[in-house]
Amino acid sequence: MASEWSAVFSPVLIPAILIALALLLWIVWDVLDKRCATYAAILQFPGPPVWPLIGTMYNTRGLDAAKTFEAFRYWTNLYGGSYRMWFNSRLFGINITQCELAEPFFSGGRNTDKSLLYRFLHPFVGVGLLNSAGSKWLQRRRILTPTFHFNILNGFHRAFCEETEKLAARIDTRGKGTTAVEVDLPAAMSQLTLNTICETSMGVKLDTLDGAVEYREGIYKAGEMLLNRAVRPWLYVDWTYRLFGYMRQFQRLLKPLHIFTSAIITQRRELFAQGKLNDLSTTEEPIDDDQYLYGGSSGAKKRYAMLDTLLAAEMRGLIDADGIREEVDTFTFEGHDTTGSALVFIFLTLSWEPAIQERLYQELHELHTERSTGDGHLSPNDLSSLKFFDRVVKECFRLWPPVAFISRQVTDEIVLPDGRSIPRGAIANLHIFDLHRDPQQFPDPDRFDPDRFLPEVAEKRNPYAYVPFSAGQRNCIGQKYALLEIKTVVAYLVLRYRVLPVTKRTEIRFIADLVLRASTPLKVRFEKRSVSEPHRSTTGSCTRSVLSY
Ligand code: HEM
Repeated sequence: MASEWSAVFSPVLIPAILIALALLLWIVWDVLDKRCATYAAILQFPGPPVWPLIGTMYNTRGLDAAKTFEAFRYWTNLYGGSYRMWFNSRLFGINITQCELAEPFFSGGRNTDKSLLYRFLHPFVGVGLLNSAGSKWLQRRRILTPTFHFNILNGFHRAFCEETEKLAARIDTRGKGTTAVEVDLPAAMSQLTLNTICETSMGVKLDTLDGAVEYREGIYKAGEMLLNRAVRPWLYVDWTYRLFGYMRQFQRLLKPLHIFTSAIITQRRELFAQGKLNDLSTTEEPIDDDQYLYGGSSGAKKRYAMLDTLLAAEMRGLIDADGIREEVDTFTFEGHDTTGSALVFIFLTLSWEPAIQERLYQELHELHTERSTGDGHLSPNDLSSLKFFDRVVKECFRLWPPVAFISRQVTDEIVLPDGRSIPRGAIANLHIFDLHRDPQQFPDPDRFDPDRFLPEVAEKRNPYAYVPFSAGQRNCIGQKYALLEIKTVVAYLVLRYRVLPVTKRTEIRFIADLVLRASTPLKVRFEKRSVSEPHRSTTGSCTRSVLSY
């Protein structure tokens, strides 16, 4: 008898029964779950078949970052645009790749909250301007908006010039002034933009701080870990993420990044406490160039920085030390990686499009020649007056949007003109990379054609067909900063060098990440233009020493 019982309750049978029961419960739950209205609504959109228990999540299983990027593009083509995803009634979404569906997220004040995917960023950048919602977001946006006033941005122009000069000096040293120099663009551009964001927004020079290299490398690894989590829904809840050991790994990775940003705050806070800095963002009067400079403790000049505004707000009780940390982490990341990615793809594009590059060179050169009778430099106003330059930059942003993907939580049901609805609770993933390639809005979308941005052509398009900086309330606060920096760097280097191709467009394998990156090398060669070619310094006072050739 005893042996019969032990056969029944064998160590194999009991777990098998438990597993079968769990499976049964899961199936019942799945069937009941799919009776909700949201499921019916989501089925109105095309998409991969929804399997029992796992929904559509089998699609991204085991994919690395490059394959994930390719898979999303493949589904966009397969389903002719936007498509659904389903895990259960708490986790479902629409991947949006057409402006008609994207419009409700960009216009008006509804559905502006970021989706749960941004929660994964909390250990990294906290709940600052990028991640927060409601009154907290509004208050931070009010504090920070004045720091992007054009008066203040123009003062940053010098820092952009100086960093570009340093890059050019490194290229010249390597090429000994004669040979074309191969440059690894992501490394060169992210070094430049991290230096500028630290100097302009944080008021510290990176060469006075340790940890810049570790910071940049840490950001890449953090991006990988975030993607891994985003494509594995069972890791969405913190306890499973912790259980599999990822949380600790992530926090270990972030530690040096936070040490780096803390060092920035400490350095600036000391100067602020000594009364050596002012908050210029509250100044109503036009600010002249010298006002950006303050006498530091060593007698060295120090520039106005966005961090000063935060420190001043802290004194008025509008933000605390943790809040300052959140914004410094947000801006250090968001303000350098995005512009770095933009510069990488602009230079690559110029290398693939020699005729466009030549026309751009001529436009820059003509204005430069005109200006050389005065103080000889292209001011921020000059840079923004160049029409072809502007169209080239816009077309690069269209094809290679530095932020290729953003995501929103649907807090109010959206009824579309065709009668379908995006239900409340859905995650709306806005794939800017694909939005910008919608053939209805951009015929022959893969062709590089700056004339798509001629005013008479652009005005015929849906205003939300082109959104590299997002749009509406939650648009990019750093847009003007980014454009000034990008144009300063590109103008300087195009006047100085011919950009020659190394990486072919067809070789690039993009990866799904926080900003547009590739798993393949991204390189060009910079060949110094000959002295007989018409060219002088592009940026005047701040570049004369290096470019007087
Ligand atoms: C070419 C460069 C840049 C591009 C393409 C870009 C793009 C974007 C996009 C698409 C968003 C919306 C994000 C979302 O909804 O999740 C955004 C938001 C934001 N960007 Fe940028 N950005 C760039 C440069 C910068 C710079 C230079 C800064 C700071 C100096 C910056 C700071 C921010 C911040 C703080 C937000 C959140 C704004 C809010 O929600 O109120 N960005 N950016």
